Amino acid sequence: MNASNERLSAAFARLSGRTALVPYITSGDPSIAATPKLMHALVRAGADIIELGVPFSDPMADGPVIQRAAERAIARGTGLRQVLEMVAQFRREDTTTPVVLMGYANPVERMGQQTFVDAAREAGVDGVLVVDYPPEEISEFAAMLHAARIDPIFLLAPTSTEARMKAVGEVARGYVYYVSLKGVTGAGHLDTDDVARRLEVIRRHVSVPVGVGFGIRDPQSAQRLSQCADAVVIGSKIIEIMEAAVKDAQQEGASQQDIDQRAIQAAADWLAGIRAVLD
Ligand SMILES: O=P(O)(O)OC[C@@H](O)[C@@H](O)c1c[nH]c2ccccc12
Repeated sequence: MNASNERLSAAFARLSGRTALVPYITSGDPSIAATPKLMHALVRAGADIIELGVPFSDPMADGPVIQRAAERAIARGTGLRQVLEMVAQFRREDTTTPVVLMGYANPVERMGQQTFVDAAREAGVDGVLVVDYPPEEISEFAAMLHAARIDPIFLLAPTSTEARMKAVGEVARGYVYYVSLKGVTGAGHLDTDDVARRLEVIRRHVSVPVGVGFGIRDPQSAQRLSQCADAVVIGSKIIEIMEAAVKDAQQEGASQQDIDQRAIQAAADWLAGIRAVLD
């Protein structure tokens, strides 16, 4: 078995049992220039790992909020190459916080798997989650990632069978991501007792830490999940907060730089409130 990614394993070791806080943002939103600054601001606000979304035109697992973010980012010219450049830029000032790229197979296939893996390693990527690569079919891609010391991250869902958990448990490194709801990102109705029961089953098959995401929108639910999850992932709510800040700033006629700054500040302030209840 190959070693795990050094930054991801160090991040979980540093937490020593506390729950990791993992914000998801879409690269290129609110702007390409803002993304590395936003990543740093989220780290200062208490993020332990950054999940960085690669915008894609047909994101079938995403709800309206993340779809809108992806559309805005694509309109600004954000593709996989630009995303890797953002990671490289982030790495110039932060060599410890893990960055997990989160996206769909199509952009990776267009670049070519090996070219992508090499470029991701070079940029300083630590984990890769390709939503529509099933673990049963990607042993070759997982092997390429292992060789580059990038952790392949996989999703499990309420519908996952124990056979699927076992298959994921065999190839996953870094952590496994349990999506707590059926449906798309940004949905509501999080049932924490149900999540706790499912994590018990998952842990029988998976030895790496288990993170939970989908539907976390406030400190209370983050705190309740932190009782059973090793990491909590929050996406849509952060993007909504930035959308509101952008709208206010635009109405006041602010410059693009000020708009970005206000969005970054709003996201970081909100995330700090989540961090406070996890410790
Ligand atoms: O947006 P939510 O409900 O806070 O959930 C996190 C989620 O958005 C993020 O991890 C994510 C973005 N795109 C995805 C696609 C599949 C699974 C997960 C994701």
